[in-house]
Amino acid sequence: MSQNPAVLITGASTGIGAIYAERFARRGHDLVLVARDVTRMEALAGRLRQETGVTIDILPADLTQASDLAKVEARLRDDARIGILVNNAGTAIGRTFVEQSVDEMTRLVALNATALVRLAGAIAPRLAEAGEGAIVNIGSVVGLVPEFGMTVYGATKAFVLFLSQGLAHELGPKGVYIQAVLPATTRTEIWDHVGADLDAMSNVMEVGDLVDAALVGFDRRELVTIPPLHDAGLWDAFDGARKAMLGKLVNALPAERYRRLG
Ligand SMILES: NC(=O)C1=CN([C@@H]2O[C@H](COP(=O)(O)OP(=O)(O)OC[C@H]3O[C@@H](n4cnc5c(N)ncnc54)[C@H](OP(=O)(O)O)[C@@H]3O)[C@@H](O)[C@H]2O)C=CC1
Ligand SMILES: N[C@@H](C=O)C(=O)O
Repeated sequence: MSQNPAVLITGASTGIGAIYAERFARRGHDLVLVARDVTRMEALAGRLRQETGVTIDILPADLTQASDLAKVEARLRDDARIGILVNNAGTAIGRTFVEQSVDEMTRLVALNATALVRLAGAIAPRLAEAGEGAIVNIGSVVGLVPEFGMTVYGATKAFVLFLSQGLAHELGPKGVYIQAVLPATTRTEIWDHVGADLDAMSNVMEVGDLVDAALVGFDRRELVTIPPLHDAGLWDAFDGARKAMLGKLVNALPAERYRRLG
């Protein structure tokens, strides 16, 4: 793999993915852009080719559709120039759990979780074999906070965090870098899909700031990058509490508190 491997970015037509494309192009990486809106990707690619001189391919795909997903998996499996996957495509739905339809939830899980794990699964064996490369998974702080009330969306993002931690455990020793990026509210079109008014919200991060911070974490080879969390010690304490349970979770006998009296 070259010093500057090509980067495949999903959800690259707008928002966080489009800024990742811009930043990696400026670092000299060739790109493969994946999303549904070809017109937008052509416009972005045209501008970035002109400004940076990198090679950019466009791979149109609806990642909730089996045949499109298979096309992207094949590209990740077969194109040895691709050394970095940015698993960014995702969406959100508004309203409460009982107001959401089963079809909406199914599509959300298909995009945010199923497509993400399948794409990671397509590239991971090749990266592990090469002993290098990176997979960046875009999660969300919502995956840490059931109290936000975005239950299915948050569950997909908790999945992304766990998957990233598990992949780091398995693939890190083989030389593959895994990063989970957990943004909070960031100024992109996702909020239109949720039906929320960003202008009525506070503490909204600009998308360029989010991606630049995520790339600082990437360059440091950080496993979990939470750009909006100012006190890094809070994450360390949270993860430390989890690690304190290791070695205490598996026992033959139920805990004392679950034993019936008499
Ligand atoms: N913005 C925020 O506040 C936060 C965002 N995130 C996460 O960041 C990631 C990017 O979101 P963001 O940039 O904000 O959202 P946007 O809605 O701005 O962009 C989403 C991207 O995903 C693509 N996409 C959507 N559906 C599909 C599909 N079925 N198949 C292929 N591509 C698809 C869209 O392209 P197209 O329509 O052309 O297919 C677009 O490029 C998501 O995973 C999101 O959950 C996490 C926390 C906060
Ligand atoms: N994308 C946002 C929710 O819609 C978030 O993760 O904060």
